[in-house]
Amino acid sequence: MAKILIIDDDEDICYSLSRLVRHMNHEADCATTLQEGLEKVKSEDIDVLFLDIRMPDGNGLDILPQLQALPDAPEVIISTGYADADGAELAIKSGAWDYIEKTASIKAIRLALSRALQYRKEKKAAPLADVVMALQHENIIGDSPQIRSCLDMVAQAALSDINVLITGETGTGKELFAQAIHNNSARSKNSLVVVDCAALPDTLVESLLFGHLKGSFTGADKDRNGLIRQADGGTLFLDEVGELPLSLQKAFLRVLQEHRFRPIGSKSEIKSDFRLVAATNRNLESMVTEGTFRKDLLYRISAFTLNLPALKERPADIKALARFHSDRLCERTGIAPKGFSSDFFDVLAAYSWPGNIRELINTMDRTLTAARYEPTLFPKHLPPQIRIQAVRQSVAHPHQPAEEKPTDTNFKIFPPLQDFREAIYTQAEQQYLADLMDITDGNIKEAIRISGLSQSRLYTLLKKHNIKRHL
Ligand SMILES: Nc1ncnc2c1ncn2[C@@H]1O[C@H](COP(=O)(O)OP(=O)(O)OP(=O)(O)O)[C@@H](O)[C@H]1O
Repeated sequence: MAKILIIDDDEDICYSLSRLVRHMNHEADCATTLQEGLEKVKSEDIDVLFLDIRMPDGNGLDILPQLQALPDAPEVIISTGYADADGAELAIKSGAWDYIEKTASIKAIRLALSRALQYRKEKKAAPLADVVMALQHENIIGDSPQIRSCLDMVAQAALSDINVLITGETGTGKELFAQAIHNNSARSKNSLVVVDCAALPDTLVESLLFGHLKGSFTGADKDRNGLIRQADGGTLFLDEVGELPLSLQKAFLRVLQEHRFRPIGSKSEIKSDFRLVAATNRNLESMVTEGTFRKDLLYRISAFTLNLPALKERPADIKALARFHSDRLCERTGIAPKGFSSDFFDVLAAYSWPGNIRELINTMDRTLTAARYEPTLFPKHLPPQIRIQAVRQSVAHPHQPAEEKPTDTNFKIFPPLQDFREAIYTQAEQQYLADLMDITDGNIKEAIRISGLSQSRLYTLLKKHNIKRHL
């Protein structure tokens, strides 16, 4: 018998889901706030959680990282009355098992629950936890729930021979994770062949991938094995797979299906037993819609997809990453490891890191150059644009134009009190009006009654803040 917790502020929903759960011979419990639900998950052995999104004390999706961080995290089924595609995507990316609407049929809810329970049972029986423990990932730094769940997936991928697609913004570690999948797989004794599809010269791309025989074209002065052949017995890593020329995608799809291909100039086919890992920072589905990436190839390469989070989505890892790369850079340049002032990490955490970990490494490099002879790193050693973003956040000055040129000294951008007060006031007013329209569902009469504003004043303010009546 499994234990199911329903976190929902609607008592009717709690009642009917509990009935359904008991009908399936499982134990059901309910919590009507996120806080109460979290306490129950921490103190009881919950197998599956039905989690509502709009709760009186917050958004259900926001507690997913906390749930994921628990030692024996339950499987989470998001149940919502306000389904939307972006919310569903976010829920799945944050580790939820499934996403269903409250209006779903009983059959659909039963099915989602049965599947989640079956998965949990198999997960407990499988040695995945041991594999994760034994995983060689000494270069992958981070202990956030997001990275732990990515390492779980690396372990799953390493145990099988399935094609893997790694997605994520630039600099999030796609190549590093591809390497980890290879190193932990049964193919680790053979090569990991890296192909940067963005750097393949148009004229040589086929020859580089498939190889050629001597004399098959001008300049082919000897037989040459292509990269696909070199990956025989190992892993072929296609980086930036979205850049693979459309003209070549069909031929590559065939190679993926058959694991056989014909080098240029050859009459016969040769075999290559490789495992494919591909990576991209582009949206391949949109490319399929635009006609620049083949749908059948996307299906083939994305049998198992690993989404790497952007660094700003896992701020808990910034400190460890900065320390790790700082120590590494110091070792490389032969200087003693640096200490850190406590506010150094606060400034790093306030920055948005559009270039992700690669940008963090470059930043540490620049910082170490600035502090070469000093034993401790302080925020003043950081590049100006990073300190400036932190200062902007701390003064909560939302109307400063984003593209304003960074200056070198923090006090230059510290606003006068009058400006600061006005900015906070405007922000509060805007938030109030947006919430007012939200709770009254755009009903002006009701909004006037609650706010105490006159009709014309309310309209003026809505216009000023560009708030629509129906949100
Ligand atoms: N979790 C991590 N721990 C430590 N270092 C990391 C981590 N993730 C990435 N890095 C480092 O960040 C740098 C960029 O990583 P990588 O090249 O794997 O990113 P990428 O996603 O493949 O980038 P791109 O899309 O631009 O090719 C590398 O030096 C890598 O070692």
